[in-house]
Amino acid sequence: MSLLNETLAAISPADAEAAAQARDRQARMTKPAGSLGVLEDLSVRLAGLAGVCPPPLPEPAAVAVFAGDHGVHAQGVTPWPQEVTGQMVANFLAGGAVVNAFATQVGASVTVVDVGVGTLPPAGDGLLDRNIRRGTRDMTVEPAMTRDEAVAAIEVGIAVARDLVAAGNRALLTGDMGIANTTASAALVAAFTGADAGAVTGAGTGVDAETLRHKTDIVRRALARHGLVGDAPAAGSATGTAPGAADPIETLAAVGGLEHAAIAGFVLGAAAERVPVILDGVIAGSSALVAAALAPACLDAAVAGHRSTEPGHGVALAHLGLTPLVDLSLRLGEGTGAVLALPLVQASVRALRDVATFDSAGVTEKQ
Ligand SMILES: O=C(O)c1ccc[n+]([C@@H]2O[C@H](COP(=O)([O-])O)[C@@H](O)[C@H]2O)c1
Ligand SMILES: Cc1cc2nc[nH]c2cc1C
Repeated sequence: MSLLNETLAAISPADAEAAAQARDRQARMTKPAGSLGVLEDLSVRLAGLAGVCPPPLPEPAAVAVFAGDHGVHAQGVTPWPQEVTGQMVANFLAGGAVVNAFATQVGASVTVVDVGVGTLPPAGDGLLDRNIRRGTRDMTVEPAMTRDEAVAAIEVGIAVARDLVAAGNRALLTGDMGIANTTASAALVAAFTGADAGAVTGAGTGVDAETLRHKTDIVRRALARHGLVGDAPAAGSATGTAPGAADPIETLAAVGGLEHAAIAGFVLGAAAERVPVILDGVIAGSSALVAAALAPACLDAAVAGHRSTEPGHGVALAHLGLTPLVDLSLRLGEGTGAVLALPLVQASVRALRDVATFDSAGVTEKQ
């Protein structure tokens, strides 16, 4: 069996009994019921994922930054030159990027994976060279990847997740680097949710109003080129029918990026290992749509670290039914939003594990 099929077969839903035990313990802990809000629900989900209450503390934690380039860059969708992708890879390896600073703050490791970078300057030690091809093709002209390339990149993500868990990590965090990848993200979100290109295309690294109109048009053209235009959304709904969900890998190959494919695989790999995976911004959100279309139960392992300012990210999270933990108007990528959310995920488990119950502490319950 292929690594992808083996991984899909290993993914099963959360353990309802462990989740019920966590819910019951939350009600008996020395605090008013419900007073930890979203963190209570999170601890219940993590108990269900682990199949035991309390679940293991999500540490040590590892960020994997998947890097790739994009043929659609040729269409003028971003102000940044393509070679910045490879230059930032070198910066991650030298420890000089924001994700490195944030990861040091929370005690997470950073693994950098070249899954599709076009050109790399001489880079420091430690790069995982898993390059499938030197950037995708232009999605407005032809499919960005072949089906085989998309599957190979998914399997890179699965293998990285598996190896990080084998090395002892108990929380995985997604990171990405790829100039022009917010265009591919917007196309994936539209294809998998049925939302209009205008509702999911954003400024990315920062484009002016005219470039944003052009970028939106590029997304619309790519969707039309690949038969991925959904029906108009019903009144009151942001999304309509989602033509991309019928064949998720074909859709990913048509308009996605190599780092999107790898991140989808990383989410699947984490779910198969029953280890939580904290999602970063719109690149991770759009990749999680691919993973969820392949194996809906993988979402039991997924935690939305934050909500980025890209409009497509909110649409993706709503479709996935995930509540972001942090909302700080970030739009950097690299894994930065996921890393900032890590202490919250850890705190939710620590509370469930360590807080006394009314009974054990001799605290009187409410009347
Ligand atoms: O994480 C996000 O939501 C996010 C939002 C805007 C930009 N980015 C990052 O910026 C790069 C892509 O932006 P762009 O404008 O070139 O498409 C890529 O390296 C992403 O990591 C990331
Ligand atoms: C400098 C820079 C850093 C980044 N980190 C993630 N995406 C990025 C895009 C740019 C342009």
